[in-house]
Amino acid sequence: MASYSANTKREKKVFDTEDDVAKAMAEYTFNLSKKFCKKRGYFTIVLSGGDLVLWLKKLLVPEYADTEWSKWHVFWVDERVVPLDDKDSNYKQTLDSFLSEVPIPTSNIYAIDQNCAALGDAKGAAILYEECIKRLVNQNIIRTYKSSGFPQFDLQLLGMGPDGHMASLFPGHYQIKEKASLVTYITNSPKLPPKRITFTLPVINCASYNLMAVCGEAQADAVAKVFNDDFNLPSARLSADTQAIWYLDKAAASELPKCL
Ligand SMILES: O=C(O)[C@H](O)[C@@H](O)[C@H](O)[C@H](O)COP(=O)(O)O
Repeated sequence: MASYSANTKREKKVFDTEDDVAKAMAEYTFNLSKKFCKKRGYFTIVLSGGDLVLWLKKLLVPEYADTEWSKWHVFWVDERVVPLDDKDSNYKQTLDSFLSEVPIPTSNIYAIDQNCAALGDAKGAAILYEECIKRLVNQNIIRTYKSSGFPQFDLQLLGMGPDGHMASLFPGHYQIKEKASLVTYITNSPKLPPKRITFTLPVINCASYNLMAVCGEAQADAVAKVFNDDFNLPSARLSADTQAIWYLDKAAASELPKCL
């Protein structure tokens, strides 16, 4: 796990358009799926909400038809604590746009507890999601990060908000400091809806591969702050065990100094 210091080196690729970012993200995902399915028979992938939900459709092309979908295990890095059939649910949005189009076994898709979701019980949803992850670690479906015992996911696909949040870790909110739990929750999220669960920073940064995909001029200021080591922004703290890489379109990268 990277330590934080000024002039953190951040790997990035800048693409002309959002569509190019989405296509490159699909290729990155496909290649890691091949790698991990071959290596251990499973591919544990963690998704975000937001624009990413639509970008996943780039995997639904003949080029990736031989993806070993049955070996995928799908999680969310954060989730809104709303009923699973609510339009704001990351699970529902991803099911409608992507998961319903690929033969991933339903039992390999890990939504938050539906009762807690329906009741808006963010604390309960976080506790049960953490228990679900620990169970899968015990079944050796999810690996662990060296000696820490923290779960190590193969790939996380992340997004960043204009305030520099990632997952549901928001600037100025205490959840970014949580180091013991795997999953925590927020009930006053600055990004609506207000109730969410989220992986904690240690879990996010234990992942083998983290791909942060950011598009649009609205994020350009936050991108520039991240690349200038403004650690008040949770996204500036992103690292990974093997590779953390930023995929930006030109608009999101527009405030970066050319030398970066
Ligand atoms: O549940 C969520 O709201 C998302 O997980 C959130 O963390 C998202 O990744 C960022 O807000 C970026 O969202 P956009 O991609 O829509 O800008």
